[in-house]
Order: sequence, then structure tokens, then C-alpha cells
Amino acid sequence: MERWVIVNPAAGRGKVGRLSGAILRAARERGAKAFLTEGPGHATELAQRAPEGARVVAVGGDGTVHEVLRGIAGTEKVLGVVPIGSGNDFARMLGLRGLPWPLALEHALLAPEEAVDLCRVNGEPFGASLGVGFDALVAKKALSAPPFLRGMPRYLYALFAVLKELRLPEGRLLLDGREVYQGPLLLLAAMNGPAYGGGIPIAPMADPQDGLLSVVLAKRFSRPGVVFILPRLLSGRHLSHPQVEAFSAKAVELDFPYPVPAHADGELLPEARVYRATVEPLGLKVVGRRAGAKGRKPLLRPLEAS
Ligand SMILES: Nc1ncnc2c1ncn2[C@@H]1O[C@H](COP(=O)(O)OP(=O)(O)OP(=O)(O)O)[C@@H](O)[C@H]1O
Repeated sequence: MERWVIVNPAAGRGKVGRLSGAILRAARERGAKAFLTEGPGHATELAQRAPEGARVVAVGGDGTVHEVLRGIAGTEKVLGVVPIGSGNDFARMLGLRGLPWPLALEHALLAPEEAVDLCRVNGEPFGASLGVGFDALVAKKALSAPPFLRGMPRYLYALFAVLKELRLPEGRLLLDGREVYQGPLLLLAAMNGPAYGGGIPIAPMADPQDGLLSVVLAKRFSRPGVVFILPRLLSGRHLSHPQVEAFSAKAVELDFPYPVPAHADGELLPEARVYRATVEPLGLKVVGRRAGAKGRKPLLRPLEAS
């Protein structure tokens, strides 16, 4: 089996760039082909070029994983991850965080494969998360924040800028073809894993092997309402809020009277009026780690057992 390692030097706010020489060397010493990405979209091209059945390891954060996933979804290639990004929610979903990179690389290259659900939105694959509405608006606003703001201050700036001009769209939500909501909508998250945005536990109940999307709907919120729910969201206590509802479904359709921003795995999608998300149960081969994690109940069944 061929092993390809795709390293994004821009991930982890430059950390991957500083380590890239050592990572490429370590990968090649273990018999893998190793590549540095040259810009956005390159990881997808490289992953597409890997031969059928290859193991393709993404070194970086969720953006890198997302790009590699776009290149391998629907094939027999296996996705491995060395999480060194600023957001590592896909790795978190697989129980892969906390290993120093040399061990994470060793694991990604050599550990047995498992399978998780493969999700798509408007045809585009995603690994851990889809967010429509407020959180995507904040991510979009962060792109145009003053350049001297970085990390958390950049997101706080974007959050308050979006809050200032908050206007909730009217949304209509259908789950498995049945309308479950029509009205003002702050955000909708359709999740394969429990967290997005670098560990925000928006859907603590999500299980990447249940063949379902875990859906969290935040309905009518005022500006102070958004500010007050944030600490509850950060500690996973938001689901009992009267304007928040949780569901699970195989198919999610959300439509609006005008285009509303959305992100998949933290990457902004082309803005659309209608978002349709689906799940292919256990449709993605990955190298996970939950089964072996210390003191943890195994959550990912080995491929043979499914
Ligand atoms: N060589 C490159 N130069 C600049 N950007 C690149 C390069 N290769 C990939 N990228 C882009 O880097 C972005 C960030 O990657 P990733 O999300 O993996 O890292 P991160 O540290 O979690 O970053 P962020 O927190 O900004 O999402 C991706 O959107 C990807 O398109």
C-alpha cells in the first residue's frame, strides 16, 4: 500500500512550516511519499493524484483535512491525520489529539484503518462539521478584520461586528423530508463530530459512526441572548435553552429567501440559499485512535466488525 503525506506549511500559525523539514524527512524515512502544499487547494490536487487504496495523511489543521478529504471522498483511499493546526476538530472526533507529532505520524502511517460516516453538503464532502448562519458569518467577517488582530482577538472582533448588525434570516428546516421548523434562525449545525471552531462542543452527542447527522438548531435570539448563550455553548450546556433544539437525521435540508453563509470544517462554502446535507454510513476510511485511547470506551468499531 502506498503512503502519501501532505504537509500544509501555513497551518498552525506557522508551526507546521517550522517543523516541515523534519516531518518530510520522517515520512520519507518510513517509506512514504511526502509533499509540501504550495497554496490553497493544492492538498486536494495531491490527494486526487494518490493511487487507489493509498493512505493519505493530512498534516495541519481542519482546513488541510478538509482539502485532502475533497480529494479522496468516494474512493478507497484512507485518510490519516497529524493534527498540528489551530483547529483540530476532525482529529478530536477520531480521538487523535494529544500525541507529539512524530508519534501521530507513526500512527497515521501504520495503525489499522477504521471507518466513519462520510457527510456531504451540496455535493461537497465534510469530515466533522457543517455550520450555517451566525458562526459562518463570524468566520467570514474574521477574513476582513484588521491584519494586526490575530487568533482569539480576531474572532472576538468579528463576533461583535456581526452582532452589531445582527439580522436573523427566516429559515425552513426539513429533516428526512419532514418540515420541523420555519422561522427566524440564528444558526444550524449539522455535525458528524461533537465540536467545531477548535473544540466548541456544539453537538456533544454526535457519533461519527451512527449513520446520522447530529443537528443543532438555534432559533430566535436577540443580541444579548447570543452573548448570554456563549458561555453555555463553550461548556456544552446550551441544548437545554428554550430556543435551541437538537435532532438527528440522515438528510438535512435548509432553505432561506436569500443566500446565507455556511462553512464546512471551518472552510467557507460558496454562499447558497439552499443547503442539502446527507450521510453515507461508514463511507470514509480513516486512521482513528478511539479504540486504543487510555481509559476510554471504544467508540470506533474496526472496519471488519461493521
Ligand atoms: N502553502 C500554503 N500557503 C498558504 N496557505 C495554504 C497553503 N497550503 C494550504 N493552505 C491553506 O491554509 C489554510 C489553513 O489550514 P488549516 O485549517 O489546516 O490550518 P489551521 O492552523 O487550523 O488554520 P486556521 O485556524 O486558519 O483554519 C487552508 O484553508 C488551506 O487552504
